[in-house]
Amino acid sequence: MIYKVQPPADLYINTSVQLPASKSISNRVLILNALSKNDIYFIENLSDSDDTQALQYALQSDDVDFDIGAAGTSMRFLTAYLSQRKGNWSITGTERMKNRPIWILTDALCQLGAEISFLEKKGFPPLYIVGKKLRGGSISLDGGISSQYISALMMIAPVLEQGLTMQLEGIIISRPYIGMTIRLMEVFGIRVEWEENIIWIRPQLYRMHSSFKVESDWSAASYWYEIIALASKDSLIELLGLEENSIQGDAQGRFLFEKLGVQTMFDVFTTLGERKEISTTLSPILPRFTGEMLSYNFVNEPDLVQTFVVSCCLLNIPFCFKGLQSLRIKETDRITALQKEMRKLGYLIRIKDCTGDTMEWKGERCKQEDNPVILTYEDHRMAMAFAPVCLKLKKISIDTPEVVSKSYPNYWRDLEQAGFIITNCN
Ligand SMILES: O=C(O)C1=C[C@@H](OP(=O)(O)O)[C@@H](O)[C@H](O)C1
Ligand SMILES: C=C(OP(=O)(O)O)C(=O)O
Repeated sequence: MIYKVQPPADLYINTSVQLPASKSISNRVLILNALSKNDIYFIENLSDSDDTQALQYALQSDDVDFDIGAAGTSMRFLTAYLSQRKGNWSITGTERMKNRPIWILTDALCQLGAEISFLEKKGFPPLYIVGKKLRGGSISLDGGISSQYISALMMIAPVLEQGLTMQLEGIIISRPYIGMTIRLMEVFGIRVEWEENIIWIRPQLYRMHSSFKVESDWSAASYWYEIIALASKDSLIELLGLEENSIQGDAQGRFLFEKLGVQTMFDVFTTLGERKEISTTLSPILPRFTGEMLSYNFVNEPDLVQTFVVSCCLLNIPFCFKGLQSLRIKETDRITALQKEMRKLGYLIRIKDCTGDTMEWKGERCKQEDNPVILTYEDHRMAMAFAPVCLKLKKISIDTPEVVSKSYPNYWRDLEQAGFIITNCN
């Protein structure tokens, strides 16, 4: 399927969006809830994303063989969870999932007493797991490949016989996601200690919690920030359910968006029944970034890179973005995908040779394709970051638009409600 996306008349947007719930928070709460052996737990506003649904199904079903689809976080969290749960289990996923490394996690789990084997390629899913009570103990782990391994281990740590002491080697990427895991474990009554590169978790009992409300997703919000940055200057977007003091690292994106001419205002109001609603209003501000080159290190917010690369090019803001080392092993190799698709739009982005984890755009242009069709490479964030391009190019075609269901199933519906015209070209 291909969607042709066209902007609203006059590029003017005035809309209110009920954002999807955070899939990172939802996935953690599902695992923490399962570890609390809590059947009647009520999770309000659980994410309706494919990734969360796949995890929820796996945790609730009587099956022993699971297909987790394209959900990286769910794959890693479930691997750790099933390792300590009695039974014989297998987990597989999409072809891409079979090429996303997991050996750092499985090696660590095996050192803690787990029994895991690779059913196809060594170091990658699918996995076969003989689940049992795990010993726990002390391990060291590379902190520079994916924080998801660290979060997965942390969540099972309290139920290990000896608890867990984890020494993180090298640079620690995606740190706010480790912080999010700690904050949510605290909600479930667990104390975690983290000093410099060492994390300690004693054996402890997860405490049942009667209810929990999931915040809206700050990564999903970034596409609406991009829309305000590219739309006409009197536009206004209200986003519902975002926390100002969020446990999501991607909430930091709003400060960088100020440089791209977007201001954020928070308001809390109460609706019928005294339910608290949080409203975040985005509006354009001047001046934008006026320096020579916008520099930023995305090591803590890897999921925002596509949004900012596309926004900066279309706003003609040269940039140097660092800290992109994890992007090559996400839903697709996001560095290559961005470079290829931006080239179709006439933007030449350079990858710094020595490390391959820095993207730079110095304003270099090439000929734009006449009717560019943006490929999404099974990556929801490619589709969502490129759709707003139509605000500058009058229209854009997005291949396989249904990928958005990985984190934001209602993205196209919400764009239509905001006045975008979406035509299915098949
Ligand atoms: O723990 C999480 O919920 C996530 C951690 C990040 O992955 P890495 O730690 O692999 O960068 C992020 O990209 C992903 O979307 C969600
Ligand atoms: C990287 C992502 O997800 P995951 O690693 O959980 O597949 C993402 O949502 O951008």
